[in-house]
Amino acid sequence: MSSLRAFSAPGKALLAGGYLVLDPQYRSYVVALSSRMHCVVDKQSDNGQDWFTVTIRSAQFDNDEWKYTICKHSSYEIVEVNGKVNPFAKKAVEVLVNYCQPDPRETEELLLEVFSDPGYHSVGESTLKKNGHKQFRFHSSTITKVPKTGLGSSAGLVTVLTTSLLSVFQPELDVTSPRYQRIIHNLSQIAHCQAQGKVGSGFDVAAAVFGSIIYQRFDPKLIEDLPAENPSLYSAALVDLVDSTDWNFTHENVTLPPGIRVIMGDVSSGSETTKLVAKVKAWYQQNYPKSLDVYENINRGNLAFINGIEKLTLLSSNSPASYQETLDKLDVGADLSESAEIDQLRKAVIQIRGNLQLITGESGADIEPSVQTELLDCCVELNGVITGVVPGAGGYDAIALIITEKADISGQTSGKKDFSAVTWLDLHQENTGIAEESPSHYRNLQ
Ligand SMILES: Nc1ncnc2c1ncn2[C@@H]1O[C@H](COP(=O)(O)OP(=O)(O)O)[C@@H](O)[C@H]1O
Ligand SMILES: C[C@@](O)(CCOP(=O)(O)OP(=O)(O)O)CC(=O)O
Repeated sequence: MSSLRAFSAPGKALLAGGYLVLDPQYRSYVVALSSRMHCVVDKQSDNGQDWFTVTIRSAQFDNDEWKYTICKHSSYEIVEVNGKVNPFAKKAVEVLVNYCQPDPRETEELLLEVFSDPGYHSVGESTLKKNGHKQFRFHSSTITKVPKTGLGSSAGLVTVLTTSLLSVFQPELDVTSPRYQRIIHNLSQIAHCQAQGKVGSGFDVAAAVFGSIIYQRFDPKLIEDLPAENPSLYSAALVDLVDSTDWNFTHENVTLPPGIRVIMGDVSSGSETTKLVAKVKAWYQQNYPKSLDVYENINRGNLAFINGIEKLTLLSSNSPASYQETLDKLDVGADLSESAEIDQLRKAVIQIRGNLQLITGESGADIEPSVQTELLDCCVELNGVITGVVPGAGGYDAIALIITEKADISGQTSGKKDFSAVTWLDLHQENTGIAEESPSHYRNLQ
C-alpha cells in the first residue's frame, strides 16, 4: 500500500544581522525566498523484520541516495547501508525517530524523494526537467560537488525531511497549525544544529518553517545540554525540549513593502560560513572591547534598516500617492535624498557595510571582499535599486539587492563588463514557510 504526502520549505536571505544574530541579544531580518526544497514521502509495506529502512533519494544530484536501517535495542541505531554520508539527512532521521519512538517491527519502509528548486545551485551544465507544475535542474555530480548559491539548502532539507517523517508518525500533522510549526521548528533546529556542528544561529531553519521573519535566536545551551552521549536519557530529554520547553526566541512575520522585491545575483563561488564565523569570533575576542563598539554600530544600522522597511510599509498605506512617487523616482534613478525612508535605508546599509568592511580588513574573514564591494557599488547605481548587501555571512555567496517591482536589472546589466561575473537568480521574496504540496506535482518530470 502506498500513501503519499509532500511538503516544501523556502530558502532564505539574511538581509540584516549577519554574525550578530549568533548572539541572542541581536535582532535580524530574514526574507524567505521562492526557491524551495521539496520532499515527497511514500510509505511502502512493512518488511516484517525488527528494523525498518528510510531511503532518502535526491535524483537531481547524480541519483544520490542514502538508505538508513533503523533498529532499536536499548536505543535507536541508524546505519547507512552503503556507508554514504549526508550528516543533515542522517540527523533529521535520528532526531525524528528519537522523538516519535516508533516500534521498528510495526513501521513500514519509507521512501523520501527530495527535490530542490533551481536557485539553490549554480546552473553549470545541468539539465532542466519539468512537468506542468514544477521544474528542477538535474546535475551530473553528487550533491557535495555542485556549487551552492547560499540559500540554505541544508536547513530546507532538514525541515522538509523532518516534516515528511513526522507526517508518517503523526498523520494528523497540519503545517498551518502553530503547534505543529513549533514542533517542526524545534526538531529541525536540533537536527540541523547537531549536523552542522553547532555553529549556526538557526535563522535559516526558522525561515524555512515560519517564512520571512524578524529573528532573534534561542539560547544555544538548549541544544548543547541534550544528553547526546547518554542514549537512555536522550529520547526523553528530546521530547521535553521539543514539547515542553520555552525556547524564548523571536520569529515575527514580516513582509517587504508593496512594489518592492529582492533579487539575488550568483557569483558562482560560494563561501564556507563556518570558517568565516570562526575568524570573526577570533577577531571579536582579540579586539574586545573595540569589537563590541563595531558590533553596536552594526546593530544600530540593522535596527535602522528594519525600521526603514517598516516606515516604507507605513508610507505605502498612509500616503499611497507619495509612496508611488518614491517608487517612480527610484525607477528612473532620480535623486531621493528628500525621501526620509529611502535615505534611512541607504544610510543604514552604508553603516552596516562600512563596519563589515572594517571587520573584513582586520579579521581576514572575507565578509565583503573588494570584488563584492565593487559589484555592490555598481549595482546601487542602477535604476530601481534601493540598496544592496552581501547577505548572511557574506563572502562570495550570492549578493542581494532590494529593488522596485519594475526594475529591469537583467536588461541594465547584460553585456556590461562590471556585471560579467553575476548571474541573476530566477527567484523572489515570498513569505510562506513550510507548506504542504500535492505529491502528483512531482511526477513525470521531463
Ligand atoms: N537537494 C539535496 N539533497 C540532499 N542533500 C542535500 C540537498 N541540498 C543540501 N543537502 C545537504 O546539505 C549540505 C549542504 O549544506 P551547507 O553546506 O550547510 O549549505 P547551505 O548553506 O546551502 O545550507 C549538502 O552537502 C547535503 O548534505
Ligand atoms: C554568519 C551568520 O550569522 C549568518 C550566515 O548566513 P548565510 O546566509 O551565509 O548562511 P549559510 O547558508 O549557513 O552559509 C551565521 C548564522 O547566523 O548562522
